[in-house]
Amino acid sequence: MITMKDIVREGHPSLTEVADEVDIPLNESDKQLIEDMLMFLKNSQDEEIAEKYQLRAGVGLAAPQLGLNKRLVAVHFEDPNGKHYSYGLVNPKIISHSVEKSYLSTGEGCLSVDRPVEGYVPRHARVTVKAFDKEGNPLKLRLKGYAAVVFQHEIDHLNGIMFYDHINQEQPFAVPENATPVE
Ligand SMILES: OCN(O)CCCc1ccccc1
Ligand code: NI
Repeated sequence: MITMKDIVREGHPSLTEVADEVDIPLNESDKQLIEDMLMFLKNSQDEEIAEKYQLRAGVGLAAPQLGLNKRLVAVHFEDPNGKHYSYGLVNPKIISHSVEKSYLSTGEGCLSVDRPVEGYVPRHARVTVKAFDKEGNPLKLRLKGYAAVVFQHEIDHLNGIMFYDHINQEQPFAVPENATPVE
């Protein structure tokens, strides 16, 4: 099972590199990897298992966070409106996005960052994501609100971008232009 020791931290090259697309259909090991990533997220959100294995709760995980430069992402969370998202995404791509921006009012964090980094992270308010699932079936997801934030955070990891790269260094809490807060 994946635990915190498998998650690389700031300074590891895979967090600032562009990851490679994976071949579809997935080979058995990439299929197992995406299943293990999803299981990590579920475990990290289970009070007993997280306590037992000292897991930090995560709503998403990207393969580069395991030191693997593959375009694989897992997300597992319920948004504030109670909508459930649980996906293993292969080669996810943002194919369109709103002009309008948004930002998580609490700021963001990252399992690969062992320190709080304050400030608003400007994101596209709405994104359309195309990807494949682990069986090679095409997916097209239209996302807004919290889900849009999470998916952008994860896809950024595939492009070597960390959430704090988006924060306004001069004024971290300056409200981004034309942006609405996501609670
Ligand atoms: O890359 C996953 N990650 O480091 C876990 C935290 C994910 C996350 C946290 C806040 C807002 C969006 C996404
Ligand atoms: Ni992250």
